[in-house]
Amino acid sequence: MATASATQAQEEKHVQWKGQESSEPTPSVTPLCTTDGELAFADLPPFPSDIPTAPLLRLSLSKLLAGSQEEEERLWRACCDLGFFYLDLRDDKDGGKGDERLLEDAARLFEVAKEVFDLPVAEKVKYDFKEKGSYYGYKGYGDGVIDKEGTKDRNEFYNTSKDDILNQTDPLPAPQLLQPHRPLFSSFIHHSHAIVTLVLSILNTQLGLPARTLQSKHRLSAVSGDQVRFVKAPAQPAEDRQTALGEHTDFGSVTVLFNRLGGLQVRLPGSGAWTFVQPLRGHAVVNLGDAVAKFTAGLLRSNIHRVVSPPGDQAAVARYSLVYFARPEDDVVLKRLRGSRLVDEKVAGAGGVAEEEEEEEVSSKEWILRRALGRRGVGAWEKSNGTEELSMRRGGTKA
Ligand SMILES: O=C(O)CCC(=O)C(=O)O
Ligand SMILES: [Fe+2]
Repeated sequence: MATASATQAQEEKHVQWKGQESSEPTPSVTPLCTTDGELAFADLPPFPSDIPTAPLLRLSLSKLLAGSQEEEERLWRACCDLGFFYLDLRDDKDGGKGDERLLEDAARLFEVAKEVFDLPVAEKVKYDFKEKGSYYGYKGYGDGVIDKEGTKDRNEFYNTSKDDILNQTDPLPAPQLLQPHRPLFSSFIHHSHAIVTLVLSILNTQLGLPARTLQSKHRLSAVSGDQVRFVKAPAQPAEDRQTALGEHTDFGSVTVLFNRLGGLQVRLPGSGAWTFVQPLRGHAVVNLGDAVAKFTAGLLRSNIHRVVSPPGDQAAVARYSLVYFARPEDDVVLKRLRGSRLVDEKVAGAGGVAEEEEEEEVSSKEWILRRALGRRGVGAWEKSNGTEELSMRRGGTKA
């Protein structure tokens, strides 16, 4: 079995492809092969070692915090090519600091999520605010749709607003058991948001935007659609396994995702093939959403992904995940940003001014509501689409 460094070398080999702009075929992918290594989750059935996995770059938070230029360039490459990467949050063996506190908070929140989902359905549905036009709170099993035919999803969500936890808006009703955990949510939000700000600051520099352009649209203290999501996808019967969460791009800017079981799949640029993302202990999966794709005319990638039944023996257990979604502040208009030569070149290459003039003026708040509620059967499916078209133009195959 591969050691961590051998794994890294192998993973580097996976990403020798030049990305979706070229006509090169997608490389063959091989598993990370960490099933019995330090990156596996020993208390869960193993991720199969014989299925292809998506070639996410594995970045180190401690190196990014130390200002490693090489690591920043890898982050840039990951954000342009796939829009997904692993972020190793552990402290380095040679003394560099990651964010172990975030890992501890995430572990505790996984336990809280289980308690929430264990509540009786009659209690949970009290916190479904769909009819009030809010996507916070509870979404029941099968209460979302995964395609335009209206196929029901196979998971439950519980969404907690960042502004509620930070006392920046009126609190929403919530299950009593969550009350004592508000400090834990607050800590998780602060630490996740710090990752988001770091990613945005590196992208801001790489894009050559005026100082703090991206960061100033994602202030923790400003009201936004930022939220913590608990997800539960119960095990499905072997004879009837369907997609649990339909294909989508994330609505916002940067997503910090904690997974323990497989099931997440990304569509690989180039072939468009659905490929599993193997969860790695000590790591978050970070991905970009529609807002940054729009800000950069698709230079940064908001990649299509979905959740299916976990692979192999993992399919027998319930799958929980924990997500922090960072989105632009409510009144930010989601259109391409000025001041980056790279973005200007991208627009020029894609047909120039004409295309840009067709860009719709939509605020972050409106965009997220439209997308989130459209997938709940409120509002039109077509209107709930994100930047999938842009993502497909940049590499995937048309569905
Ligand atoms: O559960 C996961 O792994 C991913 C969830 C996801 O993509 C989402 O909630 O947007
Ligand atoms: Fe997602």
